[in-house]
Amino acid sequence: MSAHTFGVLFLGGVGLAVVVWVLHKLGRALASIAEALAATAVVFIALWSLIRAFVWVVKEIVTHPRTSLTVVAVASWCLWLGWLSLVVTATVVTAGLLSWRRFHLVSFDQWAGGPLRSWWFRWAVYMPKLPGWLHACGLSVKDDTVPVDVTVTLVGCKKINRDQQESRVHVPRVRRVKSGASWDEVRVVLVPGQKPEDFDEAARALASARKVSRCQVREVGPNVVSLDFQRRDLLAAPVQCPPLDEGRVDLRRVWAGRTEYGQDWHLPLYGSGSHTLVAGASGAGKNSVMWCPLVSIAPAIRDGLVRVSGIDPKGMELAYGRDIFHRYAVTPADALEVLNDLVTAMDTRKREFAGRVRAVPVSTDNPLELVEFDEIGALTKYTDRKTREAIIEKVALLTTQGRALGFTVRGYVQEPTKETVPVRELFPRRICLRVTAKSHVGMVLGDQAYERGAWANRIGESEAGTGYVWGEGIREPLRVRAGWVPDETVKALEAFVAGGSVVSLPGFEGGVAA
Ligand SMILES: Nc1ncnc2c1ncn2[C@@H]1O[C@H](COP(=O)(O)OP(=O)(O)OP(=O)(O)O)[C@@H](O)[C@H]1O
Repeated sequence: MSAHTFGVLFLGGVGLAVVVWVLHKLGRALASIAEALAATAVVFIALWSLIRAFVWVVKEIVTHPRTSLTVVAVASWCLWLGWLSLVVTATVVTAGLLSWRRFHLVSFDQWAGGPLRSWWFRWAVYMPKLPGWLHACGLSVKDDTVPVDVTVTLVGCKKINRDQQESRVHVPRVRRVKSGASWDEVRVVLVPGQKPEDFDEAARALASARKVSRCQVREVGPNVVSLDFQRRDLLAAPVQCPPLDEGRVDLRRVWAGRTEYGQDWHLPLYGSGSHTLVAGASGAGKNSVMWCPLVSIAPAIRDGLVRVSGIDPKGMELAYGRDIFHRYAVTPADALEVLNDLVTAMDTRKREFAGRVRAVPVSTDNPLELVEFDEIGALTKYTDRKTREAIIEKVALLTTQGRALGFTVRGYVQEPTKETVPVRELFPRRICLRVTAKSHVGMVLGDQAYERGAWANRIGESEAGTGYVWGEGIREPLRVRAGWVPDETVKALEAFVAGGSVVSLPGFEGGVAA
């Protein structure tokens, strides 16, 4: 080997050693940087996960406080006191609740049963199943717009168009579930693009999905509706009319029966919305709608604060309590005479009070004149033209001018067509009992009433006194059942208002000194 070759090899070797040394140093530096980066990433991811977990826990506590607190309480109990004591305590509490339920169902349901049932239905039924039912009933909104998703990576931003993905479906969110004795009220928050009317149309489909007979929709806020599912029928059994007593009478809120929510149903006999038209086929229970409020205001009739006039073309029903009525008519001519008398009294009152008061206060000098017009169609359709027109005119005068002057007309009809009752629209309050045709529902309660759940033509013959009312603080038709007034109670009422006798009524042991 020449000296030149040796020199080249030596320098090459030295150069290679330097390169290896530099690479070694660089590798170690890079490894340190990578290690530092990995450690930072692990810390970052751990911190991020912790923050997300914390946010999730806070969100769950805020949105489901009862459930979260129960879980925390149970976990804490097991941790500190052991599961055995938890089981023993749970058994004792359950036994206590069952005894409470056994001895006082109403207070139990109000304070414990209702909240527990609501909680259970929320978690077991409505949270898991309602979104699917709503979607199946066409109550979801598809996200068909094309927004852009932006994904941030370490090396920059990457845009992904959503049309590459499956489009999203927005379903109304369950906000609250309140479970009553017979109804579940499920409040849902509408998604943008929906309106409460969409739910009205799907009410029947929702009822089928929930496997119940009825679903009603109420608008409780601009973007919140309550879907009310009827789990059982609280009006299946006859509603007892309360006994006659000396209790305070409020003529604007007279007890008339019960609602399908199990609450009291009141009717106004004086003031706004008091003129009432009750429609129902033969045997639908129109008379209980008439008699029950009269029983409720018995002391006011007896004391002369309410004067009842009866028009009874059949000459049977009202005749049974003849002495209750200040004026009474059977024939068309007599009916016209009674109506003439009432219109004259109204005109006198008008002259006396015009410009002094906006509504005549009820007193013994100016009592509420209540007209009970049974089978109104018999006289407004099936009588001679002259009498018919005169009767229609008088009824129209009383219904249009009587409210502030203390005159109220309540009419009862079997066939609610315009030809039978031409003054139908002048009665602001309508009650539709069992009718024979679906079309009658709309005639009484207005368009869309049937579609919204007023299925009066489906009321069974055994459910006399049951019907629908419209617009009593509820968006949808409300099912009610009038209190049942047996014949003895009518006779007792007659004796009570006629005065001077001690009446004894079913369900009222003490009797009332009349
Ligand atoms: N609220 C009620 N609860 C239970 N049963 C009732 C009620 N109202 C009426 N009934 C029953 O239905 C029957 C018919 O009632 P009602 O005489 O009031 O019918 P209606 O509508 O006046 O019929 P019509 O027009 O033929 O006189 C009653 O004899 C009674 O047995």
